[in-house]
Parts: sequence; C-alpha cells; structure tokens
Amino acid sequence: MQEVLKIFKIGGGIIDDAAQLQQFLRELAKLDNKIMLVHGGGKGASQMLQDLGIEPRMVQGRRITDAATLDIVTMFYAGKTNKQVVAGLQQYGVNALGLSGADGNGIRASKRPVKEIDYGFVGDIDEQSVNTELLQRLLTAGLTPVFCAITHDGNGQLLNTNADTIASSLARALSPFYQVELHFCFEKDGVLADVADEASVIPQITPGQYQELKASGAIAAGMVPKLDNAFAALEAGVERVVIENALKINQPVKTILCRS
Ligand SMILES: Nc1ncnc2c1ncn2[C@@H]1O[C@H](COP(=O)(O)OP(=O)(O)O)[C@@H](O)[C@H]1O
Ligand SMILES: CC(=O)N[C@@H](CCC(=O)OP(=O)(O)O)C(=O)O
Repeated sequence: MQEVLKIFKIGGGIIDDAAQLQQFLRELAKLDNKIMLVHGGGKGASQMLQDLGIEPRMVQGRRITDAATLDIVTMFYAGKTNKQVVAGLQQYGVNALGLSGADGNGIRASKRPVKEIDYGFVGDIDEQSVNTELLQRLLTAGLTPVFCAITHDGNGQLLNTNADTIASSLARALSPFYQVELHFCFEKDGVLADVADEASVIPQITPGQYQELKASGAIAAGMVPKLDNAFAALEAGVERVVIENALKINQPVKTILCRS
C-alpha cells in the first residue's frame, strides 16, 4: 500500500489576505499526512506591477511576462510570498522548505513558443523533468516542500509558470510513488452550480457534467483552466482531485472530481 501524499495549491485571493493565509496554514498543519504546497499570488503580483508603473497583461489566464515583469514576479513569488508562507508553516511546527523550480532542479520548463501571442518569459513544464527523487528525499526527511510559480529552463533562464499547472504536474509526476491527492483551494466552497450562490456547491463532477456546465456558462473564468488541469491530473493517475475552500480543508463540504 502506497503512502498518501496531499498536494495543496492556494491562489492569490488567499495569499493576499494575511488572516486567511494564517487560518489556512493552521488547518494544513493539523494534517498528519505527507504534504506539499504550491502557491500562486497573481493578484498581489498585479498590484505590485501597477504600483511600480507596469500595466499587468493577462491573456487566457496567463500573464504576458516581459523582462521587467519577470524580475518583479520573481521577487514577489519566490521572495516575499514564498518566504512568508514558509515562515507561517514554521510557526505551526511544520518544517517547510521554500523552492522555485530552479532549486534542486525541481521543475524545468521551456519558454512558451511564440504563436499568435508572445507570452514572453512564460514556461511550459517539461513533464519528464520533475525531480521526483529529490522530492521523495525531502519528504522522507520530514520536510514539506513549498513551491512558488517560478521555474527554470536549465540554461540559466527563470520562467513564470501558472501555479495550478505546477501543482498538477507535481501530482502527476509523483503518482507512481504515492497515492496522490491534489487539492485546489480557493475562496469558495467548491465548484458552484451558480457562481452567485455560495451554497450551490456541486459535491461530485464527472468529465461529462463538466463539459455541460462549461457549455452553459455556469463554469467560467479562472475555473475553466483550473478544472482542465484538474481532470488532466485525474486521467494521468492522480488518485483524488478536490476543489475546496482554503479555510475549510478539514470540513466535509467540497467538490470531488470523478473519472466517469
Ligand atoms: N462555477 C464556478 N464555481 C466556482 N468558481 C467559479 C465558477 N465559475 C467561475 N468561477 C470563478 O473562478 C475563480 C477561481 O479561479 P482563479 O481566480 O483562477 O483562482 P485562483 O487564483 O485561486 O487560482 C473563482 O474565484 C470564481 O470567481
Ligand atoms: C504564467 C502565469 O500566468 N503565471 C502566474 C503565476 C502565479 C499564479 O498562477 O497565481 P494564482 O494561482 O494566484 O493565479 C501569474 O503570474 O499570474
């Protein structure tokens, strides 16, 4: 029987709110499974860019990342945000270790090729590159890896990479070694049948239901790439994929994805 590994992803909405971030980390520290955490921070990065006079640009949920933007998001994700999350976990007795994809050659990516859109320094993860040996060693040593949304290309170039995609790639790569549970945590209680009704959480979704809800417009915006990533992970052998409220990870209300 393989050991359970729970991989959590938190987004910019939670990271931006110090009290909510603390509450999430406190709940996370109560779990006695092996744990990894991936954090975004897109909302705060956009604010910082604006404060510095750079207009943030997103296309299909991905940030157009020129050289100046890359410098700032690297400082924000791999610096301030990553270290705050690590310090927060240490406070609750979790021995967290902050990482970008460059550290320990954890995750390599390739600069996204220019087609209709030039995304600049945005990385698409090379799926085979996830350093599963390093991650297993860290987990066995009792450490909790905390990844930010920065990867590298192996030739000295840092790349900005969507945090949902990092979480999904880590989950897939580690599936041969653990029973991996992938938890996408955000500010709602799960996938909602009506995004305006907080109580309309759908407890379970099949790929067929997802297509219907997407076609009707009930599932939209950032939830679409998130669920695309989530179903892809399930297809690739991840044991369990959950969409849930970051403040209620130890409560039963949540959305669980089904294979069929
Ligand atoms: N059916 C739905 N259920 C829940 N959220 C939805 C739904 N449709 C659209 N959304 C939106 O998707 C957002 C989550 O995606 P995103 O902002 O990318 O999250 P994060 O920054 O946490 O990765 C929610 O805040 C919500 O506004
Ligand atoms: C390429 C790309 O879009 N990178 C993302 C990385 C951060 C992220 O994914 O943050 P959330 O999870 O909070 O959205 C960005 O810069 O916004």
